[in-house]
Amino acid sequence: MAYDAFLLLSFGGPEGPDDVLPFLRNVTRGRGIPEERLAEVAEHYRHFGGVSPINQQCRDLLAAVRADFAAHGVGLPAYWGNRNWTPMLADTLAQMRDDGVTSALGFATSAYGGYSSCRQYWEDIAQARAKVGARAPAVTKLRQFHDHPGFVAPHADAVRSALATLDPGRRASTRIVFTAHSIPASMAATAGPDGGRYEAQLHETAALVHAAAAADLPWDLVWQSRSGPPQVPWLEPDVNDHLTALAAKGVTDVVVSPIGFVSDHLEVIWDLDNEARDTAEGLGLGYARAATPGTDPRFVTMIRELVEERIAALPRRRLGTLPVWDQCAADCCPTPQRRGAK
Ligand SMILES: CC1=C(CCC(=O)O)c2cc3nc(cc4[nH]c(cc5[nH]c(cc1n2)c(C)c5CCC(=O)O)c(CCC(=O)O)c4C)C(CCC(=O)O)=C3C
Ligand SMILES: [Fe+2]
Repeated sequence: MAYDAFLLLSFGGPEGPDDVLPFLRNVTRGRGIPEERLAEVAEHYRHFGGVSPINQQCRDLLAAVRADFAAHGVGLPAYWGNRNWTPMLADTLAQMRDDGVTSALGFATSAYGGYSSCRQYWEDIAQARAKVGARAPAVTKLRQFHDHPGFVAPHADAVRSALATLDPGRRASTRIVFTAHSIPASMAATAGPDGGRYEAQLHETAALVHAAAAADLPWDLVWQSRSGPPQVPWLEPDVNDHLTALAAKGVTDVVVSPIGFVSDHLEVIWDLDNEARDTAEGLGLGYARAATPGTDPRFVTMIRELVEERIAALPRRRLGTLPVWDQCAADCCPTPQRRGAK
């Protein structure tokens, strides 16, 4: 298979106050998210002038990938398209078609499997191709990278740096708290060929980062940024509830490491740097939030390696033992039940 382009696939985010509600409507269309939750999340964006940092983070990553490709003789042009906000994927695919692209390799800014983090990107690709119509380029998504050394090492360094900001005299009562986006329990149960793979991969990443960064300290994997109506079960515990439980057990300090994410977007700078930090301060816990990979050169190199391993059928660099899973089987990671879908 010959590939003639690279495509960065991401979530998208608003870039001004007028974008916030239309963006949120795009994200939640047909997903049964209550209006109150939308209003609350709109407020989070308004704290930052209605601008999510995620699009700029994608521009920065794209620039770093282009420079790295050029330096290493990877001759693929690099494009970028989003699920929920401009540049929308269908517009990018139309541009690619006009530029003569026929078959691209896609890198999604999510390391894990499951519907929201993986299969939905395949659906986005199919829908965007249908919209573009004749001669729409084919897009093959690159593999999940939760255990790639280029993802694990930057997270591990970040945990070490965050730990260094806490009181070393209290290290014995310090704890590492890994977080990822909560998802509905039903989505978690059907993630991957035998279910539960989103949680299993996160558990593996947490264990790898922990072993590399702070093997002497206890750790937990918890969830953040829950959405959806309260009667629908999502993965628990929530990070804020967990901090409360830790404080009650005598933990004095926490490093919070958002291994579920690749950059410091709104879930990180609001849900962790504001909400979880406030919770920790209210409990008298020392708090340090570890950074995400962003444009760490090792992460950028990883993206090139994922491309090269596909093109040349090279061995896959990985630290974990869960099976590699390139594409969903017909019956895994199903689309959640849509409510009010148009
Ligand atoms: C697994 C997962 C990831 C990680 C994998 C990946 O990165 O893809 C992720 C990332 C992100 N989620 C983001 C934003 C939002 N997610 C929402 C809602 C939801 N997320 C879900 C899951 C995930 N989400 C789910 C199951 C829903 C319910 C609705 C649905 O089934 O789709 C909502 C609606 C409002 C609300 O929060 O209720 C918003 C605004 C942003 C952008 C941040 C920015 O702007 O900087 C990013 C990177
Ligand atoms: Fe989300």
